[in-house]
Amino acid sequence: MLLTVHDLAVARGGVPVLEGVSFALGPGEALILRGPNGSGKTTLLRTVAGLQPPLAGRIEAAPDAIAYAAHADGLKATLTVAENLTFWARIFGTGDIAPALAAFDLEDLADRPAGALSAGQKRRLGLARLLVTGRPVWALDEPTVSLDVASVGLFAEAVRRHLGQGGAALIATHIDLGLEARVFDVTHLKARPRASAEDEAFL
Ligand SMILES: Nc1ncnc2c1ncn2[C@@H]1O[C@H](COP(=O)(O)OP(=O)(O)OP(=O)(O)O)[C@@H](O)[C@H]1O
Repeated sequence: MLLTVHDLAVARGGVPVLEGVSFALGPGEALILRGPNGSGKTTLLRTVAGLQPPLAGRIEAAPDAIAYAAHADGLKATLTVAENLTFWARIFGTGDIAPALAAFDLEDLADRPAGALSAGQKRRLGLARLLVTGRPVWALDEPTVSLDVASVGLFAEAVRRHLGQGGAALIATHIDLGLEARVFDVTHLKARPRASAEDEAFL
């Protein structure tokens, strides 16, 4: 398995959001996270990506296995598209940025500063970054926001190729990406309100 999550409980702002979350992702597998707004998908992804500690449970993955792409694109506005990708390729110790430019149709924009891209173009660059991480598990939060239909197609194709190369993907999305993927609905895993220490004193 590339990623195994055992009986995870996660919180946001100190408030428990989800509990009893368990799933496993092997090479070539994708899992689509579903649930209404505020149900905890972002919180779960952030926890799995190691950006915040779990309240309980275990996350098993090889060190540096997970590449996380969040709502914020996290691009360097003054660097060009190519320079942004080169920067990240160096950070992650990978080489060629050409496949990432091609996968997201960014070749014609390679010399444009990231700050001068449209929202959808920025998002394409943010997603292209995944390809230069060289990491096997992609954890993606609403990756298709701002993308037009053609770009959603490019993204789905990039995920398919990643899975075909033995990678895995955990994707929170409200749209159908046309991927062969299992769906994991977090709705029924909503954390029960906890008794506070004060309440417990009366129990
Ligand atoms: N920075 C924050 N501080 C405190 N609580 C937060 C914060 N961000 C989100 N929350 C709360 O945490 C809960 C889970 O939010 P989360 O963003 O994980 O949901 P989501 O399923 O990703 O929602 P969406 O589909 O709208 O993106 C919600 O009740 C939300 O209001």
